[in-house]
Amino acid sequence: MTDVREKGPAEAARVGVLGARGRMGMEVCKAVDGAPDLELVAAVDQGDDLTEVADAGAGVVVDFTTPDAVMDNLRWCVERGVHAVVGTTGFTEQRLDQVRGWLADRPGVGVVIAPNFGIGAVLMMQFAARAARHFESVEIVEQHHPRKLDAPSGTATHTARLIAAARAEAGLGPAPDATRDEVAGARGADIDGVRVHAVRATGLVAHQEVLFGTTGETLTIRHDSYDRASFMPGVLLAVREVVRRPGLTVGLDALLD
Ligand SMILES: NC(=O)C1=CN([C@@H]2O[C@H](COP(=O)(O)OP(=O)(O)OC[C@H]3O[C@@H](n4cnc5c(N)ncnc54)[C@H](O)[C@@H]3O)[C@@H](O)[C@H]2O)C=CC1
Ligand SMILES: O=C(O)C1=N[C@H](C(=O)O)C[C@H](O)C1
Repeated sequence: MTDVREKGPAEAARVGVLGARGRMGMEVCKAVDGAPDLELVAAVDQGDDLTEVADAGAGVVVDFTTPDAVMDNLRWCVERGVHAVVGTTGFTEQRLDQVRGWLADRPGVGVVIAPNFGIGAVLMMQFAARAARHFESVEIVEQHHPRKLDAPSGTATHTARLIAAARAEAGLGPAPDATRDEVAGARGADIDGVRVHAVRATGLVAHQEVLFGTTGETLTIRHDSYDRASFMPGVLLAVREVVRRPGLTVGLDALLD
C-alpha cells in the first residue's frame, strides 16, 4: 500500500473528492479544478470503487458524503496514509476519538474535520462562544434547505457545545425557562442545555442565528450562506494545510489564526 508520506509535494496536491455528485461535492470538484496549485484526480460517489482514489495517486481526499458513509471512508484514507478534509456532519466526541485512534497508528497523516467551512460561520461560532458568559439566556435557530438529511445541523450542534462549555466555565446555570412543552418538540432540541431549533424551507441554503438575552437587552449573531461557493475558500485552505498538520484538527479556527 503506498503511503502519501513517501510521496512528494506534487502528489499531496492531487485531490480526490468523495460525494462528488452531491451538492457540495460538485462545488468542491469545481473549486479544486479551478485552483492552479491543485489537481482533481478522482471524483467518487456512492457505488464507485474507492480504489479509484488510490490508483489516481490522490494525496488528499475531501469528503462531503453522509454521516452513515463518512467513517468507513475516513478509516480507508487514514490506513492508506491519505490526508483527509471532512465536511460531512455527524461527528460526536465518540466518533472523533475513533479517528484519533486510527491516526495514532499513522502519525504523519492529517485529518481536518470542520462542521462549517464558511469563514463567516467560523467567526459567528467564535463570537457566540465569546458572548455566552455574559447572557443568562441563549437559543440557536438554524435554517436550511429541505433536502438536508440531518437535524440539527452540525454547525448548530458545535455552536451549542461551545456555548455550553463557556457557560459552564463562567459558572452559569441553566437558562431560565418556566415553559411546559404542550406539544413535544415545541421548545426545540436540548444540546448540552442549549435549545436548538431547526427550520427547513425551500429557498434557504444554510443560515444560523444565535439569540442571547439578559435583563433589558438581547444580542443576535447571525450568519447566512446564500451559495455553496461560500464554503470553498475554507475547503481549499484546509486542503492546502492538512498536509502540514498531522493528527486531528477539529474546526477551521486553528487554520485561520
Ligand atoms: N462542513 C461544511 O461546511 C458543510 C457540510 N455539509 C455537509 O456535507 C454533507 C453532504 O452535504 P450535501 O452535499 O448537501 O449532500 P448531498 O446529499 O447532495 O451529497 C452527498 C453525496 O454523497 C454521496 N455518497 C453517499 N455515500 C457515499 C459513499 N459511501 N461514498 C461516496 N459518496 C457517497 C451521495 O450519493 C451524494 O451524491 C452533509 O453531511 C452536510 O451536512 C454541507 C455543506 C457545508
Ligand atoms: O447540509 C448543509 O447544507 C450544511 N451542513 C452543515 C451543517 O450541518 O452544519 C454546514 C452548513 O450548515 C450547510
